[in-house]
Amino acid sequence: MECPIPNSLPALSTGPVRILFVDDDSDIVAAAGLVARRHGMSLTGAGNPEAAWSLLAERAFDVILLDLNFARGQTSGEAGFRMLADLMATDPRRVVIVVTGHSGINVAVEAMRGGASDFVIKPWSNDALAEKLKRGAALAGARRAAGGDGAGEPALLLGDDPAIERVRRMIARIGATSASVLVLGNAGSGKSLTVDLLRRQRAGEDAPWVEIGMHDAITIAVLEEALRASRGGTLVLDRVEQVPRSVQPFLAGQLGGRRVLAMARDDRQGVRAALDADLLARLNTIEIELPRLAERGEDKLLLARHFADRFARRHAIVPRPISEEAARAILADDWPDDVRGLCQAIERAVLLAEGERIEIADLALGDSGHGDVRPRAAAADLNLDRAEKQLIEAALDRHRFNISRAADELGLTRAALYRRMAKHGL
Ligand SMILES: Nc1ncnc2c1ncn2[C@@H]1O[C@H](COP(=O)(O)OP(=O)(O)OP(=O)(O)O)[C@@H](O)[C@H]1O
Repeated sequence: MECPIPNSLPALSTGPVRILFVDDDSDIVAAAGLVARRHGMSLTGAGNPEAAWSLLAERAFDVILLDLNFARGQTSGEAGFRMLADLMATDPRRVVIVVTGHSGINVAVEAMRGGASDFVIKPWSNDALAEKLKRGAALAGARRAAGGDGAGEPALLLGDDPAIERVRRMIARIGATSASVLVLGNAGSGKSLTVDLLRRQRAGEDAPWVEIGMHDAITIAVLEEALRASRGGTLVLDRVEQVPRSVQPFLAGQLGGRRVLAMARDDRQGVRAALDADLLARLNTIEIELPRLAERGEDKLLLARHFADRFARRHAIVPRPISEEAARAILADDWPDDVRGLCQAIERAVLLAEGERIEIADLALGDSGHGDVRPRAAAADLNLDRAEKQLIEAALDRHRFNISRAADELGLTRAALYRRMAKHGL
């Protein structure tokens, strides 16, 4: 299961130039694809913004060709401008070339003001299009070189829910600053992804980045080490609601001289109850609260479709649409394991579905399917290394590969669990 590993997405490679063309007209996309191929570039089409975001979350593209209208008869360009604004807000280094009809010169100028690098007017001359794509790719290379490698890695906080929209705008606004941020939300709701996106806004920076998971046995010595290592850079405190009261005054007094990004698996009220006012004041210059997936309405389906596409590609399986009945069930479920739970359910469904669509039965909703898994062999086998592997396997199984929960049960940080999983080849 790949859902719990937010950093596992591919980095930009140095292969052929990759272009994403967002346009609902498949003939136009095919025509542009021919031009691109003739010039040694690869072009992928997306029929609408939703499909485009799904691709962008999964793969890196050098240039985005963006038509401004996505439905027959639409001419206002409104949907395209919204997508352009979101593209630039989520990564200001993107290279976007807008595509407009022949009367669209004013529209093109407006798009350039909105961050587009260039425009193409339909019908285009193939040579002019190829030239613009090559120039766009060169610009993308230059922006990546200036911004560091991380800038090109895809990772997106997807969703149309107004609360998620606000989080994206907040990340765009504060990402490059040194403000401390407290990210609140249910387990699996996207806190680590949010922190990762904040990090990408400062890609290329050479300052230290130190992450540490809090738990009730954390000692001042461990904190001192993390503080020393993060001086002049960023300190990420995961599960900050678990910092013991006894060390809170020490921590509050030592956080200066670095940016602090803290995550709490709790809501505002819970965090206020768990932390001293002094520590809280040091952490929450900016507070970002991720809503539960259960409260995100249609986003459940948007994310489900995204994960279905992602895992079909990752496992080289023909993509299957989600049946209407399954879609209704996805919308009705309250997803206690949040986005991670949905991601895992869809990956399982993609792997197990046998029909033409992903059906409700493939989702195994409300069925953990694992029961009580005990590390039976561990007691009999006194070899420490093997016992460790068995315990980790049992914890991963019990928590359906939810890394955070497995790590909690094992008394490890997520990073420590990942390291041990790698050691045992899990
Ligand atoms: N809005 C979103 N769009 C796309 N993917 C998402 C979104 N939110 C979460 N995910 C994905 O869901 C998974 C869980 O998210 P993440 O690890 O950020 O949760 P978390 O809140 O940090 O959980 P925990 O409290 O357990 O650490 C990750 O694979 C992440 O990439």
